[in-house]
Amino acid sequence: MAPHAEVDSGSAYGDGPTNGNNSTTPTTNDSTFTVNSPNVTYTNNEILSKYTYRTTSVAQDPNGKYVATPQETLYDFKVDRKVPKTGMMLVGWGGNNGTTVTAGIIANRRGLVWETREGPRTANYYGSVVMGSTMKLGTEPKTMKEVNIPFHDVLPMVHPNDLVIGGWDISGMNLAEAMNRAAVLEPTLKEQVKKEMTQMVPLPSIYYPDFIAANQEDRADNLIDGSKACVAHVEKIRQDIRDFKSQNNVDKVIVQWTANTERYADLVPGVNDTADNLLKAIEKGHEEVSPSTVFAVACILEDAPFINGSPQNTFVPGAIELAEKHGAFIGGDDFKSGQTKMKSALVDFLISAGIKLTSIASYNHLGNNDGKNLSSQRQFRSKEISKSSVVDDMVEANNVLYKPGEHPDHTVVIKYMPAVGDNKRALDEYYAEIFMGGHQTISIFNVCEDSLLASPLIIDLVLLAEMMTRIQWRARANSAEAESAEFKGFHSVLSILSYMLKAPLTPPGTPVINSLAKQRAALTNIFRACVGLEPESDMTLEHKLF
Ligand SMILES: NC(=O)c1ccc[n+]([C@@H]2O[C@H](COP(=O)([O-])OP(=O)(O)OC[C@H]3O[C@@H](n4cnc5c(N)ncnc54)[C@H](O)[C@@H]3O)[C@@H](O)[C@H]2O)c1
Ligand SMILES: O=P([O-])([O-])O[C@@H]1[C@@H](O)[C@H](O)[C@@H](O)[C@H](O)[C@@H]1O
Repeated sequence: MAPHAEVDSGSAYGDGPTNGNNSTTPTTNDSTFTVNSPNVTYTNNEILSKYTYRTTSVAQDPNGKYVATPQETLYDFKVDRKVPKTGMMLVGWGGNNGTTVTAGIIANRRGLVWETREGPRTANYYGSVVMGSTMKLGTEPKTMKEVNIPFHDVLPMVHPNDLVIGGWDISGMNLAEAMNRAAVLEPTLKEQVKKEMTQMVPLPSIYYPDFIAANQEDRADNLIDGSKACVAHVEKIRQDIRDFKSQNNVDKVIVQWTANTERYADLVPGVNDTADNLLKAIEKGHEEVSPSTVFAVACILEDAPFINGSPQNTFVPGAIELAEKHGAFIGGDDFKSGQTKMKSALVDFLISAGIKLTSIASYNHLGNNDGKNLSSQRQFRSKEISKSSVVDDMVEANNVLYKPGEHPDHTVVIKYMPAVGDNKRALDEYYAEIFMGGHQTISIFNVCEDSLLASPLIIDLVLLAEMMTRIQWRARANSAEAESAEFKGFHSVLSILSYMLKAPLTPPGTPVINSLAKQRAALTNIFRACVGLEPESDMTLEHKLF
């Protein structure tokens, strides 16, 4: 079994490098706040919250006029306070993202400082919502001062310093050499983590050449036998996960796909349309079952949450149905790291300001191996889809600016430019109609250091997916029998992860929200509800009504 980057399991709830207390039993939530409410109960093991969820139901009267009726739904939430020792297994561990996130966690755990041209730099988790952002807890009544807390503090979450890291790659290069190949991090930092990362070698993986660009073949020297889906591949990956758990004494493993972008799999009735057909198709070695779907099936059967950081349609209908059947968690698709993240904020601003966006042109000049893989048309097509769908909900929500079916022109171009390496250039032009025939043109030149932007998202996705495995809910009426109703987990498709993803996967039949602000609000307010706090409101009536 390949060694991994075991981090000292210190306090799973630290604010920085763990104190290396080598505790094997994870700590419970020693958060900096408690909620003082009759609706919130803290026990040694759980936080129990009685929550009233307030929405508005809208219907149309016979004259076509909307009738809005406020609704209240009562929920009980239960949070397991025990922070487990958690493993993060990456598919594509030897890639730019995989090596960068591994080095970053090691550097944070050890509190490393390294020299750069601009002077010394200290390890940090900038770009992680969980580790680098805050949320409003409330207001001090006397001073009316807003009190904000670290996002990581709102619920008892795993600390990234305590993650045990492993994974698979079709390239057998050890993580130190792969980190050099990636050419992302400063030599002075690489030097300090080289020894540990030399010991880390990705597990062999499955490789079905038709799904990624032919130009990736020269890396494929660390393979499991077989070039198409089969039960043996599913069972080998499941065994790898079990071995990783037992050999590292971790309670839970979260798996993420940060391997190459695959071409879309054809959706074939009788092959990948249902859970049973997908399992049969794997048994028969059907060539439309991709490596990422095989990993998804293995993780679902192994009850390891699986997140797809790439744009391909890993979660064919049969995979979603399988996850639902097993109550396993899945999430995706495609990390939202730079150009699209900016787009999902800027488009939200323009349209909600009543400015009629009429065209978006997005160019990418990308020089890393991801760019090399994306230089192949079928792999680019997967990315073009995920990068183009990000404005749909915001446009459709504004029927004042846009007629039904009307939307801005939107083009996405990605050019492989080896010279720029991982420092992708995103060139965007936003063109809009403004008051009385005027126009606004916004031109952006955005150097996205791709892996340094994606790595914190990988960390957030692991921490949040793991946290979701420890949150349960039940609907509550005022009747006594409701108190004995069974608690259950959230739906298998973790749409709560959408803030980190370009093309959010949602439970079948539910809407896709791409607005960055709405995505963050959903994440924040669901976690607040779990400790009995109302949704973040910026009404600040206390500052207006006196
Ligand atoms: N900002 C970002 O970096 C960003 C943003 C969004 C999405 N993504 C996606 O994340 C993925 C990784 O990006 P990257 O820059 O690290 O790419 P990369 O090419 O450096 O790394 C991908 C790794 O996957 C490995 N691989 C390919 N097929 C595999 C398989 N079947 N099993 C195991 N390993 C396999 C490759 O050998 C390589 O080491 C890409 O799909 C990319 O589109 C990246
Ligand atoms: O997240 P984002 O910056 O919009 O999108 C990025 C693309 O612009 C880029 O071509 C590719 O490097 C990354 O995989 C990522 O998908």
